[in-house]
Amino acid sequence: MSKATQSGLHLPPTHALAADDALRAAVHQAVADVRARTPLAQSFTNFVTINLVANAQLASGGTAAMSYLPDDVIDIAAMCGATYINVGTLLPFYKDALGEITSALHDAGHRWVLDPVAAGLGATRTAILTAMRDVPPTVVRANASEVIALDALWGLSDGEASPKGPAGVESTDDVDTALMAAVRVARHLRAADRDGLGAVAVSGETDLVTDGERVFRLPGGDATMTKITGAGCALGGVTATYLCVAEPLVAALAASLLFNRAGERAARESHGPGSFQTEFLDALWAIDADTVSTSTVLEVSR
Ligand SMILES: Nc1ncnc2c1ncn2[C@@H]1O[C@H](COP(=O)(O)OP(=O)(O)OP(=O)(O)O)[C@@H](O)[C@H]1O
Ligand SMILES: Cc1ncsc1CCO
Ligand SMILES: [Mg+2]
Repeated sequence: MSKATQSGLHLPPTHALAADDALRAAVHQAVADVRARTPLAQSFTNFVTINLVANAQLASGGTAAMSYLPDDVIDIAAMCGATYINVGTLLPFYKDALGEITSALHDAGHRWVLDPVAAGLGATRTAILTAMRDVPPTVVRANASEVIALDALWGLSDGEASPKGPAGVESTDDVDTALMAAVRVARHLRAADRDGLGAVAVSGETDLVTDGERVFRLPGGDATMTKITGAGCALGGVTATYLCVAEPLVAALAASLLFNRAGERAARESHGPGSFQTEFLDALWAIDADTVSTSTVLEVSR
């Protein structure tokens, strides 16, 4: 991948993922396994979208448990398949709580998804996210600006940050400009993982998912997903749900593909953001494993 890709000058050449690629079968299996096994993925997440995260996990076939207490989160981690951590609404005591939780999850080899909401904004969030460099998650799920900021915070990028900087919780960058940052972050996650596994999912108009070696572009979804709060947070929560039953790359692909197909269906059925959110939950419930696993997936050619 050329340096030019990082600055967004060229879109990388891609080819369609083959119908018989083993990843498609693994995505199908993950969607089916979640529906068959109803896995619990717990969350430490922001209090704007906490309800949508739990409902999206339930509609996708999993179950939810939310907590802000380190003791709780560490105890529940021992009895659930994966944890979702989202730094959207930080309170001062979260700095200690999140340090305690992420160290314990790392020591236990517990799989977790980080949503680094508004990465790059404020000293407390910067301190919290910087400290996660040495006890990193299994999957990072974020928008493009957040991935670019995390790459810089973790010192993986020669210090380049988003040219536009963070704009609260919204992205100011195109997904493709985060390609090299996503690859570097994924490699960092894998280097720290006891099984050598990890993945990064960058959301936007066309999502990007990578394990640091293979890079996939996932077109689709609907722009109305940006007109409800928490589509990205819910995507992170559902990624944790899939992480209970599947490898990180498969979990990230399955969740992002399910969300794209559900967003399209909800857009057809709804009349604005209010009904879109309702239809979106119904669509997460209705979309089947065949529809998810046969989705268009474009692999960046090496
Ligand atoms: N312009 C778009 N067209 C189609 N789908 C989109 C578009 N923008 C975002 N999405 C989809 O919406 C979902 C959320 O992605 P987004 O990038 O908005 O997350 P986010 O910024 O973290 O959101 P939030 O912080 O509000 O939860 C993803 O499934 C993504 O594919
Ligand atoms: C709006 C908002 N503010 C903090 S977290 C959040 C939800 C979207 O990330
Ligand atoms: Mg977000």
